[in-house]
Amino acid sequence: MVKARKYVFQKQFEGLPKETDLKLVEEELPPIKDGEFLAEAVFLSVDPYMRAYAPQLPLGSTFIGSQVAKVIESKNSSFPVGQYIVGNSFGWRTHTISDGKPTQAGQLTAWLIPDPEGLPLSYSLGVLGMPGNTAYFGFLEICRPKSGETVVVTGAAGAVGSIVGQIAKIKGCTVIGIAGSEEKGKWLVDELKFDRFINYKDKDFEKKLKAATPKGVDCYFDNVGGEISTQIINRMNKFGRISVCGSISGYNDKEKARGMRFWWHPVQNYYFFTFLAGAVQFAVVSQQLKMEGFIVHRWLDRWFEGIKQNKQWIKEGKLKYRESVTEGFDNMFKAFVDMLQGGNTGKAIVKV
Ligand SMILES: NC(=O)C1=CN([C@@H]2O[C@H](COP(=O)(O)OP(=O)(O)OC[C@H]3O[C@@H](n4cnc5c(N)ncnc54)[C@H](OP(=O)(O)O)[C@@H]3O)[C@@H](O)[C@H]2O)C=CC1
Ligand SMILES: C/C=C/C(C)=O
Repeated sequence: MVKARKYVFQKQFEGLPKETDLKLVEEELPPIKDGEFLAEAVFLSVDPYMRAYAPQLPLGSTFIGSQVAKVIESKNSSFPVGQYIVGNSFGWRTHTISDGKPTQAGQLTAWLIPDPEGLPLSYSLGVLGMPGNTAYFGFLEICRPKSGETVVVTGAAGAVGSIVGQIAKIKGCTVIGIAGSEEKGKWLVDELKFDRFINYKDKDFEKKLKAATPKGVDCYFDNVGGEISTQIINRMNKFGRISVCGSISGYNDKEKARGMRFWWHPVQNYYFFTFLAGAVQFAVVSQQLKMEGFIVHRWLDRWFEGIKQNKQWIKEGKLKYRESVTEGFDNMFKAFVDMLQGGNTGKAIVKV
């Protein structure tokens, strides 16, 4: 008998998640049946979507998440013993029995990790997995960047943002990264070769944004939403494109923001006070912007194209990648909350 440990969702989050909202429990797993396999977690991912989607998660269920796992027993020839897999919907648990079939909604539950070619297996939860594909498809397909354009990315030192900025550099753009500490900014500029960095916590953010974008902004990859995004969208050039990826600045809010704020909008050296049009809408209309939200699974049919290209760029030295690794399954919650508060640079990972 194998004993699995798992985190059960006990109490709906209010504001920043509390440790008592989840409960770490042990369960005995039954023997596997024909068509099934048993996998043991090696690396687990902590991601912002876990906070964003928690309100839709039934209490009593295993907390959501992906992992890299090793197949340790198998009665399914597609998942042989010894293979490493991505357990896409396994959740926060040490051992999982699966049949590997897609969910009713068509989502893949598990897949074999393509040859990592010497790269760490944990990359399958980051640059060679969901966040890497979020950057690859969400930026290229929605922003459609052109060489010479100015790109702004928020959440720039995180799993998705750090890749978006580097892809924008590969495409010949000028890149301004926005993140929450000077140390992160140094990494973005010195190592990832972003052109400029602005700390969104800086009281002079608006002034610095203006100085950093003398030609305006053509593409904005939005990971954070809120006031910072409003300011960036109001710097955009005619026919600019906004890829709305996430809005982490609001995920822990107890009350969701509603309504519009007033904003001064610069148009050809004039300022209009946008009493009626609202903060973002006026910029979208007057600059004829395209703003599109997406969920990365839209590109499930091209999933391995993104992984292959990102791997290629890493091998060519064009894409640098970093992880913030927390040791121990017992520290899952700590790693999760730490990531929500900006403790990670690059991808936040837990090593069992
Ligand atoms: N649409 C889709 O399919 C997908 C969307 N996403 C979204 O992409 C975004 C980035 O995800 P991911 O790269 O995995 O996470 P990150 O690795 O970027 O980690 C989260 C980061 O968010 C930043 N942050 C926290 N609070 C705030 C705040 N109030 N304002 C601005 N930044 C904040 C922190 O960095 P800092 O120190 O800079 O504050 C923290 O490190 C999220 O919004 C996520 O929901 C992710 C995957 C798929
Ligand atoms: C698939 C991930 C979605 C968000 C909002 O993070």
